[in-house]
Amino acid sequence: MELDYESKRPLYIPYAGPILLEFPLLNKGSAFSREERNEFNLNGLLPETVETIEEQAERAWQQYQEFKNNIDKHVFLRNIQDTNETLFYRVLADHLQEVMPIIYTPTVGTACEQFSDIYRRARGVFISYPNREHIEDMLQNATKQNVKVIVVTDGERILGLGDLGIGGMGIPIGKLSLYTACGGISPAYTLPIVLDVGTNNQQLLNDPLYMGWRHPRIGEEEYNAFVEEFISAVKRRWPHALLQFEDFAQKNATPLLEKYRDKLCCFNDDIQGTAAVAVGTLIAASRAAGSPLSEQTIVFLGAGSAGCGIAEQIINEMMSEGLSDAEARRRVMMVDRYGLLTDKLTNLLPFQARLVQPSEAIAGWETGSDSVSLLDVVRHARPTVLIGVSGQPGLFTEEIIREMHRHCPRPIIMPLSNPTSRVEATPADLISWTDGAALIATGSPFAPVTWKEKVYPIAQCNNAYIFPGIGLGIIASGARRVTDSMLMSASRALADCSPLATDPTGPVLPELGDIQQVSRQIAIEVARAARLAGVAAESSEEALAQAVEDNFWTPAYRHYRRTSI
Ligand SMILES: O=C([O-])CC(=O)C(=O)O
Ligand SMILES: [Mg+2]
Repeated sequence: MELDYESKRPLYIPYAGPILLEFPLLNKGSAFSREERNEFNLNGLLPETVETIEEQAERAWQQYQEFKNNIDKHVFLRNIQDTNETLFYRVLADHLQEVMPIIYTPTVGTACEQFSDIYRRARGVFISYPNREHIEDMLQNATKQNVKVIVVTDGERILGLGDLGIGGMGIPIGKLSLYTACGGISPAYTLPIVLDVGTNNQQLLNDPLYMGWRHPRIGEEEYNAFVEEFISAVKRRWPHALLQFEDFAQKNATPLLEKYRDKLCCFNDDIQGTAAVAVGTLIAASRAAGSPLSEQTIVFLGAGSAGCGIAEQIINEMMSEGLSDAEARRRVMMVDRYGLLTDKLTNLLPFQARLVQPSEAIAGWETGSDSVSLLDVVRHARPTVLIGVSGQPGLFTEEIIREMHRHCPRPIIMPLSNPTSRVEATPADLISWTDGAALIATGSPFAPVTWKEKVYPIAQCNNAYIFPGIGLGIIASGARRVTDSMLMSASRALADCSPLATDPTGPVLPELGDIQQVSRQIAIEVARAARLAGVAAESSEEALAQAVEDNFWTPAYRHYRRTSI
């Protein structure tokens, strides 16, 4: 039965008695009023006092503070989510800045690693390869009926942690929690999904508690057919839902995106979401450093699908500022573990081959060996921006950073690898090696750095700034596809929200506490871009802004009335 979760009117509910306390979307716990307790046969099932959501949130917060370990805090909050979703989002709303690293990066990484150990209750849909005949049924069985946003992973590249099998489910759950907490998407509309196609993680295969399919990952052909089955089933069940691909391995991420982006409303968060937030951050940081993005020289460490996705989006943005395609590509250099990508290299993936430097661009560079190292590139190309998407900790060494700073008074340095354990350099080191001059944005959260009695806030350049607003914009506009122009408008909207725009000493990105407002602004721009791209219906500016507001869910209890099924 489909319930009208969305409107502010009373909600008519066909269940009564203890079962009503078992639906996380409906449960109010001690906040059921006396009338509701009478009407729904709840008398005696709850302590006498009728509480407000504020009182419940206060108790939850006190309990939360008793936990010393972040993973225990995570388990505690997830437990509230699985018993009373409204209360969960109320606690998040009250303490977003503090709990974001607990429900999301970095603690969510630990939760994925320990998924089968800390497992309590089912959430979302597990679609396993041995059950492939029943995908349709599995989607029918989902606890949510009117799904508008799906986040799906196959668990093969979870953050920088690699193959975690079904442990990857923690990521769609965490991402969707942010869709609601930051982007106001009602939790009744969101569905996390994991595709269980086995795992090549031997530790998991050997672990007697591992809850996924204990089998090596299936081959390419079976995999592609399975994903196709899944996508077709989603399209039949929820033809207009937004589907976010998350944490797929490099070999699948780009091909799946290319294959499906024109067939349904979908995007890849690691490629496109990360690119959109990085470009937004760079536009804002470039403004602060005194020259436009098209005048920066940008070096990437890491040439996977995320790095190349960001690079392409930067090139698009540079071209919109007036550069030719070739000029823009000369300004963006990719370095991977084998060195700078040049046209001499063979065996590159197609999305890497588009980003090689022509040999003549590096003719005359003195390098220690055949391959051109990051240090060589920094020495000769004199970048103004250094971006880390390598998944390897510590690769931005003191020598490299000092060399960069010798040629660039205000270097923009973005070690984006997640979680915290994979960061290319810590903000504290970067500040000290550049004498406080670096403009820094990291992928995982870092506390402000105090150096020589000055406090430096550290921006978190994480796709969490982008995807909730994109989702809200898509729902509000009814967009049928996710176009590049929608992503670019999200980047620009984010840059316009940068505190640096008005305060040269401010952080590059807005405070997390302001993220709901940022998401609204991104949503409006995304909706407008969708309309311009012809993938959403015409509507007035006022109607769009109103639709964004109308779709913004806030965690408050609604009044319940009883109805029969
Ligand atoms: O989840 C995050 O923090 C950002 C992200 O998509 C990733 O690192 O894969
Ligand atoms: Mg990701």
